[in-house]
Amino acid sequence: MIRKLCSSSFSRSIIFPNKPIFISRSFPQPLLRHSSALSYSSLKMTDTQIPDKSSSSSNQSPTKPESLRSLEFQLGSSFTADPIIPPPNQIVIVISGPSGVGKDAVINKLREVREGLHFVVTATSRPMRPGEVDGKDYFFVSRDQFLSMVENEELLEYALVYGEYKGIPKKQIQEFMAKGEDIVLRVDIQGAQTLRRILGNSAVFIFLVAESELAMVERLIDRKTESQEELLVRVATAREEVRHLKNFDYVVVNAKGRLDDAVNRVESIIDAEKSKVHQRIVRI
Ligand SMILES: Nc1ncnc2c1ncn2[C@@H]1O[C@H](COP(=O)(O)OP(=O)(O)OP(=O)(O)O)[C@@H](O)[C@H]1O
Repeated sequence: MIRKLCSSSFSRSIIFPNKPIFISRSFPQPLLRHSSALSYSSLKMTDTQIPDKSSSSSNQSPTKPESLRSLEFQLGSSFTADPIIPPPNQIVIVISGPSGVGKDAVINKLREVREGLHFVVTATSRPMRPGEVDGKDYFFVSRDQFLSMVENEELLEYALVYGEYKGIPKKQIQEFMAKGEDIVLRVDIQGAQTLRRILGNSAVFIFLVAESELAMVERLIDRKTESQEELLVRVATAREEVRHLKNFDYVVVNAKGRLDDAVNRVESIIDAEKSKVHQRIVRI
């Protein structure tokens, strides 16, 4: 580009009548250094162009508009205020981890602190827990309704989790991506594996862990939403699930009493992804 600019602009003589000429002094040195075509001599003024110091005004330094005009003139094109790079692509963030690590807790906090994210509401056939809201925590549907969604290919992925169906409605993702929002999906490990197969590297996969197995089990017991038998299944499954960590892009520790740290870490991951030179491209 520099070469093109040079050939178009530096064949012209650089004279600003009645103005102090400051071109050769103020041209940025780094640009000169990096461009073989832009030699200092090509910018040098002839003797006849050099202003008479004694006749110039006492204030030698150009104003900002003058400086800009001069640079534009030398480069042969004007500066634009257009963004140098396009806005970052929307991303799909998959948050997963064993039962009880705090996926819901992290996501609920993220919802409070970060704008521009759409948290996909999963459809499930499981009964509502106390305090849960239909359409906010999950779309609670009957088994039959769920199976008809499967049949109509309305779900990006679905799975039978602890005896109940859970699935991600495609339409919701498409709608919110069209509005320019990033998408957050909360899935169990099984769901994350399926999504990796479907989305490959086009999505960002975050594995959430507790600081220790003991902490995770205590959290599940404290939550008081599972029977002893259900707890046994979840804890045994969690042991197995940690092995899938290698299939994820990032891991975030959600330590006891440190929920904010975990959420900050997830935000940093989103920021890093948004700053990537080679952006992920997701199509659903
Ligand atoms: N950093 C933390 N410190 C203390 N308690 C936490 C923390 N994170 C989550 N919890 C608590 O741990 C319990 C389990 O968290 P949560 O329900 O968010 O886990 P989950 O991963 O969504 O579980 P599941 O997959 O079984 O739905 C909840 O009672 C939650 O309030």
